[in-house]
Amino acid sequence: MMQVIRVDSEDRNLEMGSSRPHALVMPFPAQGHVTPFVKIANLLAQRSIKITFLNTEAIQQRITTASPENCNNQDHIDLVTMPDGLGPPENARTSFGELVDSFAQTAPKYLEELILKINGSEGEKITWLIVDENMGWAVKVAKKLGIRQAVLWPCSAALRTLFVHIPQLIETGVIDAHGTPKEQKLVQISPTMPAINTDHFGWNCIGDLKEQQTVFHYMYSNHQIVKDADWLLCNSFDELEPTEFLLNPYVLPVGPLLSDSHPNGLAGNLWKEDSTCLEWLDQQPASSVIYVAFGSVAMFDERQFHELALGLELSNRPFLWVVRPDFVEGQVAYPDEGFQARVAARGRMVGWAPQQKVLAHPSIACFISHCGWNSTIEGLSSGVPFLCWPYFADQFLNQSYISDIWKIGLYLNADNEGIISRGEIINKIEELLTDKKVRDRVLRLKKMAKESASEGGSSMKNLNAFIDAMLQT
Ligand SMILES: O=c1ccn([C@@H]2O[C@H](COP(=O)(O)OP(=O)(O)O[C@H]3O[C@H](CO)[C@@H](O)[C@H](O)[C@H]3O)[C@@H](O)[C@H]2O)c(=O)[nH]1
Repeated sequence: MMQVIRVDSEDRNLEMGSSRPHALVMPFPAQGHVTPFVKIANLLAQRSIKITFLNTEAIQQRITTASPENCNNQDHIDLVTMPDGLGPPENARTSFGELVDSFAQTAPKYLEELILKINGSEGEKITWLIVDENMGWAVKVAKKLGIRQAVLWPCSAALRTLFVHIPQLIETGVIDAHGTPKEQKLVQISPTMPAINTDHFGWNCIGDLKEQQTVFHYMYSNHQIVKDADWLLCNSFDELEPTEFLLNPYVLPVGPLLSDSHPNGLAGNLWKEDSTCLEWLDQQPASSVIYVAFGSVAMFDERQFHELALGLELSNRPFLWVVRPDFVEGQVAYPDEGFQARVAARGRMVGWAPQQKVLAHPSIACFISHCGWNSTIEGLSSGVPFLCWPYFADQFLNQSYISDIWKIGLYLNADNEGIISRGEIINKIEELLTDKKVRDRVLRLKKMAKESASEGGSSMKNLNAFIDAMLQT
């Protein structure tokens, strides 16, 4: 017998019968992808949509180790795992190329088996797949099984525009059929976008040539598959990238996807969060602290690490610096034995911070960032100006938007030896923090981000349309 689902027109919450939309949510197995998927899963679960969240075994093991207390108490959310084809979760996973290679070969079978198993059991049947664009192959599996598909692009619309233009880049000889640039030059993809250095195409700053080609083919084939998905969502907002969304007309912005403080929210950190830094921030003057964090992948060599440490020391300002245990090639060793004691009164180093809460704290003055897309969107949504220190992938493109288009941050320039010196760091901190126009612009973006994600705002309207579509299925 058909179940009646009542939808409240105001908040789209369901009054439950025994049937409701059930979405399998599946991020690419990396921190910067798990984060926005956890956010959208929590958001949908709060609207009473049943969620089954699928991580690889290796990722889930890390999340459970990092926050065991927060892994099994979610309303409306079940956790499931599948292998990534690279052996036991304990094995090191250092090659992106190996991961995507293994995925392309083994994961469709695992996914199909998993969905058939869930849908063959007593519980609610999976009716939707919400998947990362970097897992486009899953769309094929869902289509085969008659499940509706929504693809979430966890980066900027600008980066997606680059993918849309790959056929033209091949045709005009900028890259070969394997994504390798024929020469290093600046390319103007569209008149409304900043020129992109071919060295910074995203897939070609990862590993050696073979790995770059594997990554290119994996990403581009996913990009082509997802064109046929039912919904394409993006963690950005219309007012932030208006012309880029015109170039991606089928993509609906639903960002900024931010975590809230829902007590039963799903956890997604791969490192244990040190939230004691929030109490430390409470003791700092307003707009005084330099927050320094480089996401989950970037690594420094010892010399660059020391230069950053000394730059922070010599800035004479309070700072909160995320030094992941694997942040330095080799071992984390500060410039000299006295460093930690000298900065103890005004500097705090943590292994992993509650970044979104940190950025929203009134004591934060600026963000020295690698410009990963999540950090970019979290920083601007909190009204925090940037010093840009990109490492790889889309981060160079994000840097140009931050510095040249939105003008809410500054470049940090490397010297002749490729090092960002302590002098450069100190000078740019001073320049950034004394520029009132930058501060005004980022506060304007903060307001726009908030409005967009609030009821009646552009992203919220898109999200509501998506939720309505789920409810009508
Ligand atoms: O101490 C920390 C440091 C980071 N984060 C969070 O971790 C996420 C990091 O994401 P992001 O800023 O995007 O950086 P990466 O982890 O490096 O993300 C990868 O994935 C992104 C999305 O595809 C890309 O934009 C990046 O270039 C790529 O490196 C963010 O949500 C942060 O809030 C914390 O919670 N605590």
